[in-house]
Amino acid sequence: MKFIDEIKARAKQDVKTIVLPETRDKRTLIAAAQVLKEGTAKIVMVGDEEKIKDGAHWLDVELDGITVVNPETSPKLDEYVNLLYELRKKKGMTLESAREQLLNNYIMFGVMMVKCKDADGMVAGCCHATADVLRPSLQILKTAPGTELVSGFFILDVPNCEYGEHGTFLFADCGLNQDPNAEEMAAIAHSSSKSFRNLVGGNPIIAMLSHSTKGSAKHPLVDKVVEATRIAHEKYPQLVIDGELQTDAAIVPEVAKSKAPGSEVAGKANVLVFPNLDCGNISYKLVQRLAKAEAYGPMLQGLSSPVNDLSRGCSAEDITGVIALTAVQAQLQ
Ligand SMILES: CC(C)(COP(=O)(O)OP(=O)(O)OC[C@H]1O[C@@H](n2cnc3c(N)ncnc32)[C@H](O)[C@@H]1OP(=O)(O)O)[C@@H](O)C(=O)NCCC(=O)NCCS
Ligand SMILES: CC(=O)OP(=O)(O)O
Repeated sequence: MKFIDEIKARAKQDVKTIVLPETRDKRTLIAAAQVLKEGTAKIVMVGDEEKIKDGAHWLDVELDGITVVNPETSPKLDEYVNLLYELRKKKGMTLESAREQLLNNYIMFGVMMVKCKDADGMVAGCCHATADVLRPSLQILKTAPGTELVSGFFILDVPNCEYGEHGTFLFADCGLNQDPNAEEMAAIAHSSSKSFRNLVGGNPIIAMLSHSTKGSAKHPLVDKVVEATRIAHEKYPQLVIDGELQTDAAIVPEVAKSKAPGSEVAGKANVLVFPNLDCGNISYKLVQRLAKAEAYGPMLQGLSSPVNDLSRGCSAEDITGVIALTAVQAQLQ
């Protein structure tokens, strides 16, 4: 079975409620209708019911069974305003600015729904930049206990690919931490191993990627990856992890034999940890577009409740997949 079909089957076993705040985007409406048909989640949409109905009519999609919450008429508005104010008053939030944000920023409203357990998770980002989705999520939901930092990953399902977990890979960080230090890179590897086990299901085999394999190049950029690998071994001895490795040494067995003989990771990696966000974001888009891989994310790991972002270049089908993945993350909470 395809990776995403397995996730959808899991999502159906214990149906969770996912809030979608970007109801002015037609891909959100199409994805919501598809989720209703597939039964992978209950959907709450933030917005104006009449406009959503008009959109559904115009797109010829069926949205019966969806709950619509309009911040202007929501009986929960005052509760959310007070809680948002309490959570952020030390950062300068006033009651007036909390109300103004909750009425005008549907992403913030969706995050507060998750915070108050009126939804199990949120998916947004098809028409907002990542920073606009992540900032309220990080500010309100915060890092989960026992996790060092929140990071962003993609699951890539590459067709006709013998590498990774039958062509499925986890790439991190592709969405959040722009220039992680060695300690942060090690923490990203740790979170990625948990996400891989939880969502893909096989044993995570983690490569810490670089432009160098085992000392083939010398540079402070390489030193960071070597140090991150050392920290990961020390702090998380249970991980199957190695670095620094180039991508070919990490995933191609024949190349691994010559570049990194004796490595338990080289040639077998299914989790790829990138040295910075340029590498992670550029790489996932290349694999998605050139290898025609299915790309789900950027999903968040290490956040206290499931919120996941999307690329503005996503399709309705991608949103449907991320909703199912979010529902499975919610089951695991
Ligand atoms: C996410 C992002 C917006 C946060 O940066 P920022 O706006 O400068 O915000 P700050 O550093 O002030 O952080 C905001 C809050 O998030 C928290 N935070 C930031 N990064 C975090 C992380 N990795 N893990 C946990 N919390 C984090 C901060 O502690 C802060 O909390 P506080 O306000 O309660 O003190 C920024 O890292 C970013 O733009 N990342 C890249 C996003 C992107 O464009 N990706 C490419 C496309 S996918
Ligand atoms: C993940 C990502 O790159 O998001 P966007 O394409 O919206 O910038």
